[in-house]
Amino acid sequence: MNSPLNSALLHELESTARSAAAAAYAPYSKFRVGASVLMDSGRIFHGCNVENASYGLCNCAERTALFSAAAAGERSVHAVVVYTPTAAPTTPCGACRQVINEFGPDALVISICDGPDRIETTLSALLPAAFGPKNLL
Ligand SMILES: O=c1ccn([C@H]2C[C@H](O)[C@@H](CO)O2)c(=O)[nH]1
Ligand SMILES: [Zn+2]
Repeated sequence: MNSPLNSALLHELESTARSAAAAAYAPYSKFRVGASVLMDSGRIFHGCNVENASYGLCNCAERTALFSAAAAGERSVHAVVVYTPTAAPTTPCGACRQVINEFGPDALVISICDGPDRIETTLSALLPAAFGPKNLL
């Protein structure tokens, strides 16, 4: 399930990811990230990074968005968009890749930033030979 997105949907996902960064709780890194996820149901959820004084507990925007979707009962993600406040796009960290794999091993992953460049890839390209639910069955 990773057919391309139509451009209206892509724009909505991108603007949702950008605006989600406004709510970032990032007093330590000052790095305000936003994400959006399109579920197979068609619903869109958003998230921001949420940091903690115990630095290792910082939660990325991508995971916040996916956990929000999961908490609404959603279980299958079609696309993840992440916005970082950088000149060049960046891809999700290893922890987020593993969490995306749980709900969308075939998900599209799109990275946008403050510059003109973008990355459009797939979770399977970012996390080849992933360990996931299928390995436990
Ligand atoms: O893709 C990324 C990369 C980083 N962060 C967050 C984690 C931490 O709060 C801050 C600096 O790494 O940015 C995200 O939310 N998503
Ligand atoms: Zn992450």
